[in-house]
Amino acid sequence: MKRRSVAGAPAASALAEALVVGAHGRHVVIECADGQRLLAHSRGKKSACVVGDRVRWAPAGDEAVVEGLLPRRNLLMRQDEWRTKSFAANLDRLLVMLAGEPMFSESQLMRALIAAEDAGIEAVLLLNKCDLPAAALARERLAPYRAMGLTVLETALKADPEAARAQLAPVLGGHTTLVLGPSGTGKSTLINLLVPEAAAQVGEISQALNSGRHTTTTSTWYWLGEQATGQAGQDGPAAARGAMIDSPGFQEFGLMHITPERLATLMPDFRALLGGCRFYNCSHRHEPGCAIRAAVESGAVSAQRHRLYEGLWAELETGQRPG
Ligand SMILES: Nc1nc2c(ncn2[C@@H]2O[C@H](COP(=O)(O)OP(=O)(O)OP(=O)(O)O)[C@@H](O)[C@H]2O)c(=O)[nH]1
Ligand SMILES: [Zn+2]
Repeated sequence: MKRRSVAGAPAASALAEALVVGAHGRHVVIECADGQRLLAHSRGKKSACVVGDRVRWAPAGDEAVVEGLLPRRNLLMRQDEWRTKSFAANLDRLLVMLAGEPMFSESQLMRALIAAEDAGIEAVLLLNKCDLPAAALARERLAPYRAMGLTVLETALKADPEAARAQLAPVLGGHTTLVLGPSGTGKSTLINLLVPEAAAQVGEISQALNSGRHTTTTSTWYWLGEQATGQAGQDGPAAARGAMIDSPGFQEFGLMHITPERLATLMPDFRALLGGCRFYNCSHRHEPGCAIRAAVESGAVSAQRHRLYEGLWAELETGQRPG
């Protein structure tokens, strides 16, 4: 397969650091400190790099070879029966986009939040399409999430883009945010609003990866705001600018990497009650003297979340049993 550099050959020099802005199998697009983008390949058998990774690289003809992966702060992943997929690494935040139309799935939301909690990444919810009547029901369904301390932002990206921009720019600026959400919720609208030349940014990456597609098939890095000019703040251009990573995969969010016994520790409303059950190894499903089930009875914990928890438990338990 022919590989080529995106913006000219790298100068031969000592191993430099770069940021992974696109990845497809063993092919990655890296962005060097000066903004130059190169197609690189990793040496390992497995594709170890994901978007958001920082790597050390060496020139290899007019391409680059990834020689090493710098330690990750975190990694958000999902895992089904067959495979593990990584969304991105080194995230400051997960932004889950939801809407009333199409009505979001609470199961998908819960899975994303559990995975983020497991990876140690703060999650923020964004309810979009608030100009539509269905937003009222969506807002209601999000009450337990607000009650457990999550920030729920509200926008009408299409109907009132300027208000949305004013609200979101301070939240996203200076941070690396992974954006996840079901199709039709407004992810593209969000990216087009906040990312200058979004089409060009993604086009450059997919062209380099030779995918020839402009639809998102893997995670893609988008710089926010203006191109860094070198006089960025003392934390460096990335910190001054912030970035969004767009990832597919919200729809099939497997949690097979999490044991059922850990689920409750990754759900803030359940976690707050742990220790109150009669049995130290309570599964919070059928045991007498369960503090979480008592809270469901009294209405302090959402019955729907408890139902979804039971379903997830069964899924993770079965998934771990071969055959
Ligand atoms: N009423 C209303 N419609 C919106 C809003 N934001 C986006 N839309 C519309 O919703 C539809 C889906 O928006 P997209 O931005 O394409 O959604 P997406 O999440 O990227 O969807 P996929 O491309 O399928 O992944 C489009 O027709 C948008 O114009 C909003 O705030 N209010
Ligand atoms: Zn219990």
